[in-house]
Amino acid sequence: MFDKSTWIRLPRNVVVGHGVLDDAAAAVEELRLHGDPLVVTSPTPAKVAGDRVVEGFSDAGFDPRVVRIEEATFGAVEEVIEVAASDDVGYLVGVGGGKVIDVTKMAGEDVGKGFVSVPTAASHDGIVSGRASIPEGDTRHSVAAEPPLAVVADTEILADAPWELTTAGCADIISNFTAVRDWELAHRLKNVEYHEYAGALSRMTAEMLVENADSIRPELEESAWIVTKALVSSGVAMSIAGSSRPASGAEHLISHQLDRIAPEPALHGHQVGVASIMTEYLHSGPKGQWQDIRDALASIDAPTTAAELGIDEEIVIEALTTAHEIRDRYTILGDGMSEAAAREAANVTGVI
Ligand SMILES: NC(=O)C1=CN([C@@H]2O[C@H](COP(=O)(O)OP(=O)(O)OC[C@H]3O[C@@H](n4cnc5c(N)ncnc54)[C@H](O)[C@@H]3O)[C@@H](O)[C@H]2O)C=CC1
Ligand SMILES: O=C(CO)COP(=O)(O)O
Ligand SMILES: [Zn+2]
Repeated sequence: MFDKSTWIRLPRNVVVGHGVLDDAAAAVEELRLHGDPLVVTSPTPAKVAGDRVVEGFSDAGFDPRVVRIEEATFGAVEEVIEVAASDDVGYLVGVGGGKVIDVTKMAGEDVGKGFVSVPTAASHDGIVSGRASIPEGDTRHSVAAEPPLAVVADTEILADAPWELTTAGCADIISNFTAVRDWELAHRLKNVEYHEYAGALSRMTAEMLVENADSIRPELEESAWIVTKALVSSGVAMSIAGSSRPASGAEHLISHQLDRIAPEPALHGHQVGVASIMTEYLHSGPKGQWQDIRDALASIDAPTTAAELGIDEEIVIEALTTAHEIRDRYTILGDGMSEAAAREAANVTGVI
């Protein structure tokens, strides 16, 4: 009768606002989960929020366990799984940046237990998504994982985080413009399934962020609020699509490649932003909208050049010519750029 079906998994409670960190236990209690929480965090996020979250759960009568990780690796995922598999652990709580949240998501998926997302930085749109992205050797896995049961995003903490983490989140959202373009292209050329609604939501999220760029300023809590709303909305688009496609195209492949080959990679959001200037150029040519992407990034203090990323120009060229190998995801990069074309794109757009 029906030749298509869909299963959309979204968070039940999304709590955003000033001081909501202290509501983490309440937001979880409402979900009627069994067992105690396993709080996964890393050194700085533990200080700014993790310890307080643990205390909040203890005060609410739970017996939280804690794992502190240093890196987003499969080794870290294994470390978390080992504790999470214990019968008394009912669910996981990831407190930190994108890497901690991805590790928690992936471990939760493995042991079949839900997880709660408590971001300490508005630096990426994985805070809500049902995807986890972890590097392994020469490749990077973006796998379907448990989307958070709840999200607790305290704008006081997010506004207090280093400003560049917030501008990275903005740039991750601005890159949705090219991600959706790549998705549409893959649909037309390779018949990749395209979800109109997820594509429209992702694009609209980027448009709203750019429209509000004037209100995104350091130490302004309203900025954290605007950016977090956008990150939630972009994560929901990924959950609806059941793929990171609405928010991750060629610009993400280039950034993932930079993570592998640059001696000191920049923040995820900053890299995808700069890459997005070049992939927009590839989509629409020298007179296309790449300048709009660059201006939008510049207006929120995000980097627009290789120098501002602190990455050598030759590394950028290598990333452009090899990014298509990262993953089986068709984008504007096709089966690879020639070195001459990569130099042209990076030069015309002023990235190098
Ligand atoms: N699963 C998904 O859908 C998505 C996943 N990602 C992934 O997320 C990762 C990037 O996340 P990021 O947050 O940029 O990197 P990250 O998790 O490495 O955090 C960057 C740094 O900021 C620190 N930090 C976090 N909160 C802080 C605070 N309040 N004060 C001071 N320092 C703080 C962290 O400890 C870390 O040193 C990448 O691995 C990327 O692939 C990004 C977007 C979507
Ligand atoms: O970063 C993402 C969206 O902003 C998703 O990344 P992946 O495509 O690696 O899952
Ligand atoms: Zn991203």
